[in-house]
Amino acid sequence: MVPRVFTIRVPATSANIGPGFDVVGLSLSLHLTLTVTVPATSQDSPYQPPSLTYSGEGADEVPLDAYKNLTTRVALYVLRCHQVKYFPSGLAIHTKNEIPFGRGLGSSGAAVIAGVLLGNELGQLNLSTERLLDFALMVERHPDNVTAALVGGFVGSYLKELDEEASEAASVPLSEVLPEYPLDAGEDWGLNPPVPPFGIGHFVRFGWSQSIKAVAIIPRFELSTAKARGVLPTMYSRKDLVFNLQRLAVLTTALAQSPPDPELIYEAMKDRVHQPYRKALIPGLPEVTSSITPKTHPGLLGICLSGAGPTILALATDGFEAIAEDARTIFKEQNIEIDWKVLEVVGGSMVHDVIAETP
Ligand SMILES: Nc1ncnc2c1ncn2[C@@H]1O[C@H](COP(=O)(O)OP(=O)(O)OP(=O)(O)O)[C@@H](O)[C@H]1O
Ligand SMILES: N[C@@H](CCO)C(=O)O
Repeated sequence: MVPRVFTIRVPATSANIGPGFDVVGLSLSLHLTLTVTVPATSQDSPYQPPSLTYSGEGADEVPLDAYKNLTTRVALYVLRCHQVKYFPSGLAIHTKNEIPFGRGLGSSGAAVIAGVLLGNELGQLNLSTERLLDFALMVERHPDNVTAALVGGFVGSYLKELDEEASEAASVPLSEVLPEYPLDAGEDWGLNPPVPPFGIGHFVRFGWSQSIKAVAIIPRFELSTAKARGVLPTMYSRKDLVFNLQRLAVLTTALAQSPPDPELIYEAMKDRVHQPYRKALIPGLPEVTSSITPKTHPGLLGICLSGAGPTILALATDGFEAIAEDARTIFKEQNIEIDWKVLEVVGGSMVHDVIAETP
């Protein structure tokens, strides 16, 4: 086999943007980057298991066993759905991560997309964007983060209603979709995982005004998406649903207009479906979103919870420091420290071959 070195680069994402719970996502300029080395091997040499190294965000907690790590487990799932049972011998992956874990900036979505792209490259599967998304959606069941991480930009997506057989395939527990152990553990399901139905997710990319930047105000504590989803109700009033639908319809076009209209966008980024229920998990959230406004902070367009939180996302054309420092003061009253970054909206995931320089 010919040796190959390639990189996979996946952006962070902010989901929901206020009213678009589980619907819209935005790709942002923090990245998860894998450098993958597939060595040349001869058929006679003994099988060498994968080796993983990792630096950056999450380095103290991420598993470096390829059968436990989220990215490599997803890659193995994709490979096994295509009858490729093993990672290639001697596979080496270095991950460099800028996306903080459990903060509402799509770290798990990025890890899943990196895994799907890794499986696609290692198996030389040549899957379409739509098919890559099907695999990602078998693992992360809401489409907002993974779609934006894959295709980039400001993206809206929905999950297709599946027929009975396909819904059954798409509702298999994650532990079964993602094999955790190598082949010799004797687990049959690990060899024949459920193949995703075709066309689970569909998306469209909205316009984005280039003057708009994203200020990510990142509290120094983790909140798992599972916990932040656990506090949400299962039923909503018609009034609250209409409130969100009206705002989302306006927001998807308002963020593409030049110049952007702060009054229109500030109101259009309000939400009644998830933020009110998550405030108990994020002390200071209602104060930050209600007291930082376009009137008090010129340049601000709108402010919301990023994904499942605890990060706050402020969209703005100017005045970034004042927005972030005033949010810091409010969080400090709750004994919460923050970091903040001004981020750009970026393109989607990329795979690049690294061509060795000739001496
Ligand atoms: N690069 C990575 N490699 C392996 N596992 C990861 C990686 N990034 C994230 N994870 C896993 O995902 C978990 C965080 O996922 P979670 O869905 O709770 O938050 P998030 O994706 O950062 O936020 P949100 O979904 O709200 O944007 C981490 O604790 C870790 O287990
Ligand atoms: N839409 C999801 C995004 C987090 O992954 C949520 O808010 O729970």
